[in-house]
Amino acid sequence: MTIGPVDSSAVPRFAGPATFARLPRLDQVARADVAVVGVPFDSGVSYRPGARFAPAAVREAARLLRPYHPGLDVSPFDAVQVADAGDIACNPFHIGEAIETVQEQAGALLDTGAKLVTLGGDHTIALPLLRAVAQRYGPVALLHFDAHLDTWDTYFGEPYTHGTPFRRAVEEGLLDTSALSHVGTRGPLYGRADLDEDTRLGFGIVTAADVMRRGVDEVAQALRERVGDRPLYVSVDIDVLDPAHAPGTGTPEAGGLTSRELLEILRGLAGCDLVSADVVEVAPAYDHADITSIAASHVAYDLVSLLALKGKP
Ligand SMILES: N=C(N)NCCCC(=O)O
Ligand SMILES: [Zn+2]
Ligand SMILES: [Zn+2]
Repeated sequence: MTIGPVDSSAVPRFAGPATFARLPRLDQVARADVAVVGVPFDSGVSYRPGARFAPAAVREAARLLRPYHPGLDVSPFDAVQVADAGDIACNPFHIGEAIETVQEQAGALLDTGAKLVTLGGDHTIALPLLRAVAQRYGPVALLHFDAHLDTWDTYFGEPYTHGTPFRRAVEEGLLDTSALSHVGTRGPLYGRADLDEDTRLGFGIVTAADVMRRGVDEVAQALRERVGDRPLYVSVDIDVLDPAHAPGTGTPEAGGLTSRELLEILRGLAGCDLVSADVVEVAPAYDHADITSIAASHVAYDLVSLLALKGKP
């Protein structure tokens, strides 16, 4: 028996405090199979700040989510216990300490047996999340949805930023380098070497234009084949979406995916051994009419649903 969301036909969905999808808090349930956790941290950004306000904005946007997912034929909150684990409070003035805090607290949640869907925060937080995941599952396959590579070496000489988490993750042996792919890559780079170094780290690339030319079904099939039966981590930088679909983000690039394309590719990952995921880089101050927070809330719902599918009776 799971404890589900507040019943929106009894208590209107705009009433009461916001948890993700109106789910119970983690302290209201004995344990959770899937924990949605916020990381309000944005001290690693290279351009517009503000992702620290994303967990609250995405929870607000998530009030309208409903309990049955027709695309995946699953009622995620019935299939498994899903709960909102609140926010990981980390030091906004010390990136190194914040990274340690995220690793420790995400690790503590994983140790309860929960899978995580983390609401960022900027992309810096993917590194400590991957550390925590790899400690428990070994090196994982990674599907990284993003306009950017995020495999740069340093910014201003600093190794821990939102543009560098996946290079650090490869260096630290957290990733299975036979099963890595960026999806939605586009936009100007610093130089050709960015791509060469990224290839050397082991990444494949499905560009935003590839998604348009090949279509979502073929792309999802190729990703499923690349991942195989390895434990999989999915990291979604909301700037993978075109700025028309996600204006509220820190480093927007033209020519991105539609939210429909992203959601369909994610649904195409059903059957993969997803072990945890994140949705990062929502910057609510640059949003309009909650477009970006709504997209992020649906992405998170799909990720929760993919995790719940495995526990479906
Ligand atoms: N949005 C993320 N995660 N990274 C973008 C870094 C691109 C740059 O500042 O050049
Ligand atoms: Zn990005
Ligand atoms: Zn990113």
